[in-house]
Amino acid sequence: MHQSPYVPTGDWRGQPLEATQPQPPAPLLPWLEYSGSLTAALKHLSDGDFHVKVLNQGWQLPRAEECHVLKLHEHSRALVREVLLYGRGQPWVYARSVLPLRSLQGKSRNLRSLNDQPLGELLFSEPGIRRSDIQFNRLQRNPRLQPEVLCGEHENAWGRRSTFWLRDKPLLVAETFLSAFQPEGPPTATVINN
Ligand SMILES: C=C(O[C@@H]1C=C(C(=O)O)C=C[C@H]1O)C(=O)O
Repeated sequence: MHQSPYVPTGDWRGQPLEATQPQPPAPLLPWLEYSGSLTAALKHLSDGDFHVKVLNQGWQLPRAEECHVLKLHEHSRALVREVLLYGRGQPWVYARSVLPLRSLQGKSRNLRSLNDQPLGELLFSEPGIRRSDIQFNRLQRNPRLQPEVLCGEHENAWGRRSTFWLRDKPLLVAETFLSAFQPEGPPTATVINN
């Protein structure tokens, strides 16, 4: 059974992030609050040396809290996608996306077979895409994981999540910034080439 590398430590909280204690590292603040495509920003930061590693993708029961946010019945199945986003050969972001079956119909069926194409490339190419306010959390390394997995990673990491609305259907996307991600400046987007 796949084990998520990071799990939330508390409730997801909205802005202002500046009001939370403890504060995230200052360089991470603009990245946590960034409303554009993280894929585009990471591609820019890495000068294109960017790739997605799919850790796990399959139909499963989301966590109860995820069902609540997505307004899913507790026994609803969704396509759960967990990836690492690599920049310059380093794991910069762990992302967990929960894609309800009802959100993957019709023109959105292509989201079922993303493989190593970044989810953001599809979402941000959709003219009608909408994004909810961003929420924040501290995530901890999954205590059930073997120590050698994600070795060298901090015990705790900062994450964000939001709901994307594609054709009026919800997709929940959470991103956790890993210890190898040490940005020197704020996110700057690159136009995504499809
Ligand atoms: C939503 C985006 O897509 C990114 C790519 C993901 C994937 O390929 O699974 C997941 C989360 C994001 O970091 C984005 O680029 O902002």
